[in-house]
Amino acid sequence: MATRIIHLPKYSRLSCLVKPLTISARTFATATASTNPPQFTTLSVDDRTGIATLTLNRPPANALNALFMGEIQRSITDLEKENCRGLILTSSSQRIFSAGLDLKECYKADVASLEGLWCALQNLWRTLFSTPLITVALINGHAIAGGCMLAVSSEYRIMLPNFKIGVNETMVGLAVPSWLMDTYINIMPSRRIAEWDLTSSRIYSSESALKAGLVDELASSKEEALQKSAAFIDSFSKRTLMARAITKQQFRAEILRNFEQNRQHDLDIYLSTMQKPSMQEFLGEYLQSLDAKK
Ligand SMILES: CCCCCCCCCCC/C=C/C(=O)SCCNC(=O)CCNC(=O)[C@H](O)C(C)(C)COP(=O)(O)OP(=O)(O)OC[C@H]1O[C@@H](n2cnc3c(N)ncnc32)[C@H](O)[C@@H]1OP(=O)(O)O
Repeated sequence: MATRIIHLPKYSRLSCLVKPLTISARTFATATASTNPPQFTTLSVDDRTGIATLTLNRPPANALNALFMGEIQRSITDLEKENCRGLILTSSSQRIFSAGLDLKECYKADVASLEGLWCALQNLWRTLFSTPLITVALINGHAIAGGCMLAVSSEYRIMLPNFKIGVNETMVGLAVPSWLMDTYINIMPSRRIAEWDLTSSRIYSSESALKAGLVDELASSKEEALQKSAAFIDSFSKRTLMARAITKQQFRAEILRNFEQNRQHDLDIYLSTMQKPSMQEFLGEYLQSLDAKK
């Protein structure tokens, strides 16, 4: 898929004006540092409005592997440099926004691949969560685990009806990483409900997610959701963009600092968990259960 970036001289470059957060000295490995053309995403920018739409397109489930996550991350950093104002993140599938980490790539994988996958997930989260762009997740399908992470890292969530959204990690005997926990708490109206959801692997329907405050609006079609997404981005005037971006950054700074301090520990936990024979056995059964639905 070709990437189309249109230059938008009307808007000031937020990335130049917002002071970058300190990044830890250590460079973390990523299998995503590539300059290959995008394979799993399409990016379009409306030069009239300054709004970019990044469409996830890795059938069948938009499962997140290292290459895919690297593409999403690079698109966001490119948009920051291209004088873009807002970003809508959506899926080309009519059924699945994202099923989270690519579990097929976690199964019987070597350590280097597991490390590449996890670092790509960390890097993507960090970029999306900290971007000065105005971010909207247009959730036009199921959003599970890492898929829900993409949604809650964005600033605003608009979901189509009759889908599922949530973080199901504890269901499989795994702790939710603290950065994902903090991200979830950041958007939920109540910390108590957030704790309840994440400890019980609660998966919401679109309708119950709206009631709980996990999503902000429902839309009956993708077209309506695109209009609502644009309206959210337009609700911030051009004049206030810089102040808005700095304020967003201040709100998120502590979560980002905690993440940087725990980044290696977080990776170590993931690697040791995924290499346990019991985890791999479970993963094999889980993947079979997905296949058995057919
Ligand atoms: C369970 C191990 C956890 C890993 C360790 C993580 C540690 C904590 C980390 C926190 C950060 C994030 C972690 C993650 O994201 S883990 C991923 C968890 N995701 C899931 O459990 C979702 C599983 N999928 C589903 O529930 C359903 O597929 C879904 C509701 C999304 C859609 O249902 P539907 O009926 O519409 O579609 P199918 O089930 O038939 O799926 C279509 C095809 O997609 C493949 N698929 C689905 N999910 C994944 C996946 N996560 N990775 C790879 N492939 C996936 C499925 O097998 C079908 O493929 P085929 O058509 O080829 O058979």
